[in-house]
Amino acid sequence: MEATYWQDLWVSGQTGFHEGQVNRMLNKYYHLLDLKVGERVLIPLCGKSMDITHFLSHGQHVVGVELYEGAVVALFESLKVSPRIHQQGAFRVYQAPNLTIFVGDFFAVSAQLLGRIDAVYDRAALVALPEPMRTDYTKHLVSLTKAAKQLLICFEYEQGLMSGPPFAVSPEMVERYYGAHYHIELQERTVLEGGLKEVSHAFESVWLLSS
Ligand SMILES: C[S@@+](CC[C@H](N)C(=O)[O-])C[C@H]1O[C@@H](n2cnc3c(N)ncnc32)[C@H](O)[C@@H]1O
Repeated sequence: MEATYWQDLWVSGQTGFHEGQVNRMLNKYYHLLDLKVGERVLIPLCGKSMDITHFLSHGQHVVGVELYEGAVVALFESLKVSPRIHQQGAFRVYQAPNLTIFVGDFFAVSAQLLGRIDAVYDRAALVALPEPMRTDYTKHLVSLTKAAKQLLICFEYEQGLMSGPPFAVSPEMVERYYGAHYHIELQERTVLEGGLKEVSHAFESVWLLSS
């Protein structure tokens, strides 16, 4: 997906992916990440997700990366926090206590820029990308975070029935992307009531990736 694809969605308000509340799978499985106060959680492709508030309320430092600056502005507005903004290389950086959001391309982020990462939360990031971007994304994510433990939420459906995003990510794909770096455990695979967009039969799967 090109940057303009996402910009157009944001500008035209086609942001059905934005939940507006903390994701129920995050609420249910957050404890598996076993995070301590002050630990740093990377949320790649974070949009203006309210999931950020869940980590903040537990005392973690959230590091997000998002392409579309308007989403980041809206995020800080909804948090009722005024960010400090500065430029760091190709990125505009929005900062507040326990929150750092890099505005720019995830693929251009370096480990040095992000700093230490203790855990990754991926909701609607991997599934937002087509192949071969998914392979590049997972390689980059593993390298940036030294394979920090990860809570990963995916959709599964018959890919021929709909062009993504969101794209279908099967257990075989999760194994292919992450099997060499993580111990992979499926936590839950649930039928999505009402389906997913045009697809009537879809699943949501939750994975814990750990070392
Ligand atoms: C499907 S949305 C999910 C947003 C968020 N994770 C959530 O759960 O609401 C994908 C987001 O990734 C952003 N995005 C897409 N490609 C990106 C990239 N290469 N670098 C950073 N952000 C990107 C889009 O602008 C969009 O906000």
